[in-house]
Amino acid sequence: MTVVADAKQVGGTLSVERVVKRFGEATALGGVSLEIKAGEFFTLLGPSGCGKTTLLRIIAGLELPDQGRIVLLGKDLTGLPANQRPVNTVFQSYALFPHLSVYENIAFGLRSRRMAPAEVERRVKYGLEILQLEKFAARLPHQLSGGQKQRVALARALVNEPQVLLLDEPMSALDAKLRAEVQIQLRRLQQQLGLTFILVTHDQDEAMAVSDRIALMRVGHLEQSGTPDEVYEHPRTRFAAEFLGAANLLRGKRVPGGLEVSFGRLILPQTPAWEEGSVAIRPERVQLRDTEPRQNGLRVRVREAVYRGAYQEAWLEPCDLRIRTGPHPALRVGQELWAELPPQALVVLEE
Ligand SMILES: Nc1ncnc2c1ncn2[C@@H]1O[C@H](COP(=O)(O)OP(=O)(O)OP(=O)(O)O)[C@@H](O)[C@H]1O
Repeated sequence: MTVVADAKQVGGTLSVERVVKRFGEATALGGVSLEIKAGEFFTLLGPSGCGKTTLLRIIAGLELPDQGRIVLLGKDLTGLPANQRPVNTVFQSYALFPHLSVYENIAFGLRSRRMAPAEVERRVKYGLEILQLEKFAARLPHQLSGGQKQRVALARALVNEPQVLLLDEPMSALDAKLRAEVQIQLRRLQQQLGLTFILVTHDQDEAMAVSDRIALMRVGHLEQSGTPDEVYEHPRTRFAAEFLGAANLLRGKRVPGGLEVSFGRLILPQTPAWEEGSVAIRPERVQLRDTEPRQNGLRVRVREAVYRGAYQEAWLEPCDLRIRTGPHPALRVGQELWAELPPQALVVLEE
């Protein structure tokens, strides 16, 4: 299956053109096309095994596609070895040399390219500065925290002055709090440098936090692409709705002006193309009311309520409707009230 992400955007920095990759019987990529613009923070997001790492490795030149091309600024890179591409990769493991100092780790690749010593020094100093590593220059990798090691790996890639930086799950070894900090730093760094970053992750929160655009992948093809709010607010399929956050799915039959569901009739923002299908609504878009709303109201009873500090999460009967609301007033199990499903918050999914 071939899906072209943002087909209007011809002439972008990096084009992935109908890339197919098989490993024996298994098809890792079934004809993926996408356009990544210059200076964009682009994320390949998807569950384990969907092919995102394989696509990143093909862009890096670490793997050859069976079919298709990788084109950067009009130049076909497909046959070029990895070390001749203006592309650098930061791996999940960081792959630092344990016996070399931070300074020497960053300098290593430049020296092996026989760069003039003065230029090596200039670039390493730049790398240390941009990632705020100056005071760690003499340390060995085991004397660094996970976040600091990750910054060394980034500096080492950036001193090669790549046009495109590839990031393969670079934050997966960090704990949740540090990961959130590093995401912000990474985003800031990308904006400061104006480079194209391509990130691989299975973490949708991470993808949302850092990306200009996200390509959601599913078993070797592109499911949907767009800005974080486009894909979150307007998922096209059930898979996209569920992968990009919590979603309530309601199934029903199309009727004039809306959808017939188990608890009544819902007004929809658009007429579905199908006779029978599903709509999605995010938990935070369901509104709780004391009185019956004018439209799309449902009498509900709180089955379970969880206080999470900044918000409350609750599951309502009937249809196990999941909601997210402010922390006050506290919801009580058994409490009866009204839920409103505003038409503009309902997303008609493709079948
Ligand atoms: N060298 C290989 N030999 C055989 N099969 C492979 C190889 N590399 C990847 N695959 C298969 O290709 C498919 C895609 O793998 P890939 O690593 O690209 O997925 P992924 O989305 O990056 O997953 P993860 O998040 O787990 O790394 C998987 O089914 C995987 O088992």
